[in-house]
Amino acid sequence: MAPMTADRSIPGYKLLHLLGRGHTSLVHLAQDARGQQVALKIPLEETLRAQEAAERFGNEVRLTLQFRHPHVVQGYAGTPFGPKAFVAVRYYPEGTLCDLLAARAGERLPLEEALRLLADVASGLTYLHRLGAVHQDVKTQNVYVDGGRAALGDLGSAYLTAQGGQSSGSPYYMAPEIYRGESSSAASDVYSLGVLAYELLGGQRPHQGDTYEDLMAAHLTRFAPPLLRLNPAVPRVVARLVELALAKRPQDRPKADALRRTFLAVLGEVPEDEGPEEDACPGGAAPAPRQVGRHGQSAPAPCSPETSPTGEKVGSRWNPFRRRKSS
Ligand SMILES: Nc1ncnc2c1ncn2[C@@H]1O[C@H](COP(=O)(O)OP(=O)(O)OP(=O)(O)O)[C@@H](O)[C@H]1O
Repeated sequence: MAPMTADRSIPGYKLLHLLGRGHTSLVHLAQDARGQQVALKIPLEETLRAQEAAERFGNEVRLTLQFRHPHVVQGYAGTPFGPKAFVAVRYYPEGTLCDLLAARAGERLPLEEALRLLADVASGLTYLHRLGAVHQDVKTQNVYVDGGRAALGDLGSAYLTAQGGQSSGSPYYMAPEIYRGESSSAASDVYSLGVLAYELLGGQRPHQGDTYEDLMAAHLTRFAPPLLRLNPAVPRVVARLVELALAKRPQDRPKADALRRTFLAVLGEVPEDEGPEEDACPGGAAPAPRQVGRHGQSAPAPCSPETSPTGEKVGSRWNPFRRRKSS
């Protein structure tokens, strides 16, 4: 007799093979009705059963379909809630920036390649901030790469500031104010971008630690070694801005757009204006959501192995409020 498990197929999609498994979902390479390959993210059954996790998935689907930018992973179609919940997004055969770094086995990326990837991530983040969104989980595992270009993905923790959201982050990348249990903001995303930039340019993260507590102490009280000491080839203006992005106080950090402009300038490009908020958001309203519902028109990386004494993976997402409640 067939086992009594729910049918998790998604009408209109042919599942090809498993790309990856996150904490909350399975990601398959799939073919849509037009024969296009997509990454199809399907929540785990336990995700659908837990209200908070199901809401988080629904939030990810809605925001993924709402945003459209060359450096934010594009959503094609999705269903936010229910047994057939899914989101279909652009498939990245090269995987994540975390995979790319792992494949280079500890070698730093060539400077120009690193700056290009960083300019792309900063550009995607600038777009989100202009729309009033906070990403909350900028890290190598959530940046997808393709031919030397990058796009920011995984909007599971993202929220629109006008609607409010719960602060969270990943311990290696999390801003001091999040560790203190304060609200996240565009400035806390900039801090995470600063960690990512430091990691790519310097070859190591600004703060090390095997436990959540070690990392918290480091992010709250210590200053990273000067980036130029790790890599003297980094242009001074970049090193200075990345260090400013790691400022302990949110108000001392530059905007994501300042980082974008600086990365592009040192690549020898005249940075185009990404435009004021109204341009990013035609008519002053949020961009029209793409089809939510049945299929529309048209896969934990190995970089975070450490575990805290509580058994929590320090590389995984962290919600300081939930932690305080349970401890
Ligand atoms: N667009 C994509 N293209 C290629 N591979 C992908 C894509 N999206 C996800 N994957 C693969 O699937 C894995 C799991 O995806 P993801 O991290 O988004 O799942 P998740 O359930 O949201 O994880 P978590 O809840 O831990 O953030 C990724 O690490 C990656 O290997």
